[in-house]
Amino acid sequence: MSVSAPTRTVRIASRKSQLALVQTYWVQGELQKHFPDITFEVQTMSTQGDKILDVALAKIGDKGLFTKELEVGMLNGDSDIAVHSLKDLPTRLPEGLMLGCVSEREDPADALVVHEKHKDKQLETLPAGAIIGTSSLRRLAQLRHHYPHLEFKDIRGNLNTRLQKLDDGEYDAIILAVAGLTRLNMSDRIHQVIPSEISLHAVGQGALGIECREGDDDILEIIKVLEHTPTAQRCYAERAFLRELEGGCQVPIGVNTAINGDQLTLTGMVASLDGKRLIKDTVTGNTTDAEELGIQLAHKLKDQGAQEILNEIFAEIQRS
Ligand SMILES: NCc1[nH]cc(CCC(=O)O)c1CC(=O)O
Repeated sequence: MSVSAPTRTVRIASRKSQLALVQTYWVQGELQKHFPDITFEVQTMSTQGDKILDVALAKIGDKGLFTKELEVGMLNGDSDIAVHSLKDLPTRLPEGLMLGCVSEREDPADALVVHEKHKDKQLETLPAGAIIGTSSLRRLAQLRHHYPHLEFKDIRGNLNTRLQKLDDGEYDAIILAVAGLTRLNMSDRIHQVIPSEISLHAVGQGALGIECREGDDDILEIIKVLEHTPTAQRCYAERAFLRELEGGCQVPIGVNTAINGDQLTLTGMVASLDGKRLIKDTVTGNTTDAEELGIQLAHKLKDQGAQEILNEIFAEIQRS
């Protein structure tokens, strides 16, 4: 007589947006392939960031706007893991939770998506006064720095909503992450991949982060099968840089990372909102010292005036 082991269930929490679901179902599918005897169950929920759509993101701050509800679920024991776009996951996590896995990154660059009437244009050749939709201060500050002839207007909503607003003529062009468009099979909308010399991407952009409870060792062992070491090393360096600057995802801080053999190169920048001041520098070191490199770069930028820029921005956001 065969006795079948009781089936184990791992509950995966996810936001309900189309992008979040595509990412979560990918994680579910991959884990299922590795562990056919475990049941992986997806639980969806709305986060504060999904509900507040009429306020500029910069004003509500970043204290886990897209992650809090998922984290409460794990702490309550309602779910076991949560799948996030890593760039939406704050660099300091609530007590009792940890970043358990970083999976392979898509292209972390930003993309220009244009209205049909500008299909022969690039950022450089868009007419003066063209309205660019973005809710990211990082994209705004860097593009203002390089293209002072452009105007910027906040845009919110999920990817489809944003593309619809563009097509309806509310904007001449919008900036989106290459990764999001690619994952939703909409890479045909990418008109120009913005080079890193023009716009450094957000910390963690293009990677998925799987969060779990600290000390949940069997869960950690399960999710670690999806870890991609080079992506994890790059993202740990990027996150340490952001953490050391005390910046959330809603400040004009951008990065770029590359790995060559055992060397990791991290470039980072802090810019003022008007784009007039932009401080940028690079550090290189061993991949095994990823977090120290992030901290080192943060101090390098602070020595060049980054803290003053950030303080001004925090004050400005508070006032507006
Ligand atoms: N803040 C929203 C968000 N979070 C993750 C992505 C895209 C996918 C990614 O960067 O991993 C986006 C949309 C965007 O920036 O265009």
